[in-house]
Order: sequence, then structure tokens, then C-alpha cells
Amino acid sequence: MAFRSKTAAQDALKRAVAKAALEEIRPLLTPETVIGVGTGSTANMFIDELGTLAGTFKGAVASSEASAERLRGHGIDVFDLNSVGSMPVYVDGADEIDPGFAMIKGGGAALTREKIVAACAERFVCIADESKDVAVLGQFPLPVEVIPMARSYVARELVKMGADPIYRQGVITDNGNQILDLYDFPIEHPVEMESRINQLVGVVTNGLFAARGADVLLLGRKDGSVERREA
Ligand SMILES: O=C[C@H](O)[C@H](O)[C@H](O)COP(=O)(O)O
Repeated sequence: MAFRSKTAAQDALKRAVAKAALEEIRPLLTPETVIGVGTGSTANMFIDELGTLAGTFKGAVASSEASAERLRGHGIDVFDLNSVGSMPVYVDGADEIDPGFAMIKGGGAALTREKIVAACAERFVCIADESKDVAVLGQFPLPVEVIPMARSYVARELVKMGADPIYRQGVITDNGNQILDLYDFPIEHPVEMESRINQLVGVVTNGLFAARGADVLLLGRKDGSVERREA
């Protein structure tokens, strides 16, 4: 998976929130601490910052093979989630976040592992540039990870729910599954919609992180500042 930002200016905002995230979690890091680490261009910048503290904490659980590789490249030990108990914090980006701290994630197809690792963390720190800050979720297409043989069935069911699912061709998730993206699908009630879509047979999970949203948002502003919001 290659993650790129559209502009150098956007990269600067992501770098600023990545640095802010490191300061946010620094007090939690002890030689016994394992933290959860997300996926994407913003998470990559966080991993690069985290690399400066490699050796001062135990390690990380990664939400994708790509992040695991990057963590190891910085000398950070990567643990299987099954060998780790609760983690104090999970740090990850988002494709959109609303005022209630519900998010759309999965633009990089890592949604399922992200949701699992986030579920095991006491706090979710979302790191994002201000373009991700929206009043209503759904401008960004909502990803739905499906078991390959169920793709057409799930797509038909999603159409009945008023969505316009598009198969993300050529993309296989780290779990060996496929992605349907729901375009032009404004989401007024994210908790209900997350649950409704997840109940379709063949859906592994969807990219709404609403029942378990973020706890802290670090938002990079165009003026170079980082705004901190807490749920
Ligand atoms: O599957 C990818 C993840 O959900 C990312 O956290 C999300 O797409 C945001 O990525 P980026 O930081 O590259 O905008």
C-alpha cells in the first residue's frame, strides 16, 4: 500500500499532528508499554516520529502489514495482538471525523484490522489535517470489507439501503477480502448505520468507527497550529 498526500502543505499538517501525537502519548511510554498503531500517510508520519523513541517502550501492534514493516524499519518490535492484553492507546488517521468523534476510515483498505486494534486500546487518538473535519460523514466514500464470494450479494443489499456501492477493483485487504465503497452516502446516524451494514451476511466490517469513535482529536490547521479536542 502506498500512501501519499495531495500537497506538500497537507504533508506539513500531517507532520505537525504526528509530532503532537508523540507528545500526547509520551507520558504513557514505559519499558512495558505496547501501543496500537494505525495505517495511512498520517499514521506513517507518526511511526516516523515514534521511531525516535524506539527502545524506550516495549513495542507496538500494527493495523496493517505496511505499518508493521515501517515500525520494524524503525527498530520497533511488532507484536501479535493475541499476545498482548489491553493497550493504553491507539493512534491513527481518519478519512473523515464528525463533531461527535465518529469517523470514516479504510481509504487504505485497513479498516478491519484498525477496528480490531482500536477495540483493544483504552484511548483512540485520531490524527488528521483539517480537511478531514466534517459536519456530516459521507463525502468520503464509505468502505465496506466483504468476503469475496459475498461481494455481489452485499452490493445488492446495500443498494436496497440507498447506497451506490462500487467494487474497489484490484484491492485485496490484508485479510484476503475485497472492498465495496459507498459513494454519495451522507450518514446522519453513524452508530445505527455502522451496525446495520455490519449485520449484512458477508460483511466483515465497515469503515464507520462510531460505536467506538475517537477519544482525542489532534487536528492540523492551515496556520500550522494543532487543535486538540477531547470527546
Ligand atoms: O485504511 C486506511 C486508514 O483508515 C487510514 O487511517 C485513513 O484512510 C486515513 O489515511 P491518511 O492518513 O493517508 O489520509
